Amino acid sequence: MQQTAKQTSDEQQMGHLQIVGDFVEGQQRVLTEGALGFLQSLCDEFAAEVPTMLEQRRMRQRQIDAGQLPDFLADTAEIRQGDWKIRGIPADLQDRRVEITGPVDRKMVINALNAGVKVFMADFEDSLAPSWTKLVEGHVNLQDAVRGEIAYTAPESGKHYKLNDNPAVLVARVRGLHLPENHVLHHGKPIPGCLFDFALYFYHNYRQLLAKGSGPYFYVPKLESHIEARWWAKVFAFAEERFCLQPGTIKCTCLIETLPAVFVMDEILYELRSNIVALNCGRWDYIFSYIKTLRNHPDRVLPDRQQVTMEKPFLSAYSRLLIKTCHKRGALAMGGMAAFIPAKDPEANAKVLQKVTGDKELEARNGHDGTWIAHPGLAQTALGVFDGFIGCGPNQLHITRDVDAPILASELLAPCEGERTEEGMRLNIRIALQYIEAWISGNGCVPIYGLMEDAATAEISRTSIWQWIRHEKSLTNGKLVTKALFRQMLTEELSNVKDEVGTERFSSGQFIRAASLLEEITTSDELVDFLTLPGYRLLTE
Ligand SMILES: CC(=O)SCCNC(=O)CCNC(=O)[C@H](O)C(C)(C)COP(=O)(O)OP(=O)(O)OC[C@H]1O[C@@H](n2cnc3c(N)ncnc32)[C@H](O)[C@@H]1OP(=O)(O)O
Ligand SMILES: O=CC(=O)O
Ligand SMILES: [Mg+2]
Repeated sequence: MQQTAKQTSDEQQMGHLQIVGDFVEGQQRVLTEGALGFLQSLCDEFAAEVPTMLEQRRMRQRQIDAGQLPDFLADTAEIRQGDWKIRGIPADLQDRRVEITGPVDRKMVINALNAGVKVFMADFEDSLAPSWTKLVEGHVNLQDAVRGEIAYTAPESGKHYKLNDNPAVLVARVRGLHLPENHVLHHGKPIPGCLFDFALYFYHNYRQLLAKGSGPYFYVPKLESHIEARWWAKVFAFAEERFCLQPGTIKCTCLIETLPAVFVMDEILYELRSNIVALNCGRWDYIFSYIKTLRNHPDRVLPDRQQVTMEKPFLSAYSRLLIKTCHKRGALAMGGMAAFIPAKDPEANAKVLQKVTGDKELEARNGHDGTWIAHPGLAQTALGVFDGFIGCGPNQLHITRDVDAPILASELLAPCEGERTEEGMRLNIRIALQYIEAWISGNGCVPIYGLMEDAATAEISRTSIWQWIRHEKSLTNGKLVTKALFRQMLTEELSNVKDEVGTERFSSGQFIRAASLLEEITTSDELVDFLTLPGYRLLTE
């Protein structure tokens, strides 16, 4: 269904912007004339640069495919050597020792804000399958949350949810540059999804946020270069100027979760120095990006996913360099997500908490200023660890890691030791299959075998197999990984998944479609950039 007559006339006033999504309850509160006018000016100014930046990514990738390895850039050495700092960190972002993350569903938003942690990262990205309905509802939910007016009654239990005193500080994560928003057209073409997310959250909430001593805060994901950071700096400056705000009112945290970005962390901080407050180790996308970027390098093939832990040299170098770089510039260095989620069985849960403790201790000891949790049941564990390191001071900015020898490109790119097993390959297939099924059905974050799975973790599972096929790797039992072996295992694992989820869930779900997408992207000769791109076609058709 297209928009109503009233909305169509609004569209015409918006000039080149057209909404083609179905009507969503509550949309009149977020798709307002003012918000769409702002979105249109952002698109007028900035949308045309996005395809150019994406093409620059492809050009860099062609060089790496041809044998060149990523490295620190010669022409930005002055920025790395210069003595400069970011503009500053607002009071309510000084202490970010534990941040909970989660998609923007109404109940989750309330539970996350009430989780007793410092920050809630409201996610339009890795954990959200961006259907039009979820996006629009997500913006309505955040609007209510910012105003302290969010409430929810669960239809199945009648349980009522409302905000406690002292909710977490809200930070919205927008989509990556690669994802279009097909339901809003600019000159007839889908707009960049990130501009939609940014415009709506900013426009509807900046006044209320500033009035209560907070601000419009964003997480920016999946950057691959400082040129992309420069683009965001221009977007932020444009928004600040348009609404007569002091430069630097908008604050962002950039995820360093691609291999190219780790080589330009100083440059990203520099480009965004008015607006940036932190970098974050988005480890799952980073591992995915290591596979993707080094796809053509047979000496950099990763082992089973479970073996690629933060202790591995290439990931340890990444965490330590991020901390050193941030703290030198006065920015916070956020840690990442342990994918373990609480188990119902107390004995199993004790093991989960032990693993999470180990993971958080490593981050805190390295000098991170805070970390992420995927579930409220992990809040006390993560807080306990970071309280032990940070105490009553707000962060660990004083840890400069000056004792470290310079961290070299070779350490960031170090091959990762470990085994490739048949069990690991089959597990990758079952995870990718179930995750894709959830995603194309509109659910971007699901528990699978005791772990949180989202777009980033699932990417690792499916690209690992692609990489093993591409480089003709053998499993520990001697089997050569080929397209034929993968297809055979996919058929078998599809049947195993059917047994696990039950016939009813299997036949009402989209497992066959998911299997066919997984087959297509795993056996294609060219590595598909993001599973969410073909996934988005299925989600929105
Ligand atoms: C790589 C990255 O990008 S990481 C960042 C993106 N990923 C995320 O944000 C993960 C978010 N986490 C989640 O979505 C969920 O925790 C899942 C899917 C992993 C597990 O979900 P479930 O199995 O439903 O969790 P479970 O049944 O244990 O939930 C118990 C309660 O905790 C709540 N809860 C669970 N996770 C969260 C969360 N992240 N935020 C807020 N509340 C949460 C549930 O809503 C539920 O509330 P209720 O008791 O009032 O009904
Ligand atoms: O976004 C976080 C990640 O680990 O990926
Ligand atoms: Mg990510």
